[in-house]
Amino acid sequence: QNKKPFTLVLTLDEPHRKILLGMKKRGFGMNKYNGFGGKLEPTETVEEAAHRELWEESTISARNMKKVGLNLFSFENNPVAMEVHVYVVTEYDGTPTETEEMRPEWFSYDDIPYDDMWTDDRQWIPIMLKNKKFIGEFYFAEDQKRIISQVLEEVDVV
Ligand SMILES: CN1CCN(c2cc(NC3CC3)nc(N)n2)CC1
Repeated sequence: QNKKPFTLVLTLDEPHRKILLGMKKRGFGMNKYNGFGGKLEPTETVEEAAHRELWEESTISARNMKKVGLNLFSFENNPVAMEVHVYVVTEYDGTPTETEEMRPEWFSYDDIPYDDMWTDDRQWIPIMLKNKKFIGEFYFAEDQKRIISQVLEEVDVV
């Protein structure tokens, strides 16, 4: 119950089967590829925060935003869990551009760089790419690499 909400946006080019990831240049998750996202401002809905973070980190403006999953991350020896709300975008304005935070790069669905991403991603991204919704709980070791235990289920409603 001691949870902090975050957003995570994956942008898909479905006709070409490509996913837009960003190389994180600083802060939490630095030197990993990930979707775009961040914390919520007090006045924002989760979806508004997701839209803003995508724009701030990649300079693209989402025209659609579909809620596809929820991941709850907890860590050994850390009382605060992360509640990450996952969205998919398929329509947007602008061009993905490098920012101080992120270097955007398109990857084929078949060449996702999981070894340079958070360990959980290889579990739930394939579910997302099957156009299914999911709820995941991942209990990480202190090294933030090893997953001690997890529950991951496909759901009809997130
Ligand atoms: C603002 N960010 C958005 C992304 N996020 C995470 C976390 C994560 N695993 C958790 C062990 C850290 N895995 C992905 N793919 N994203 C953390 C908070």
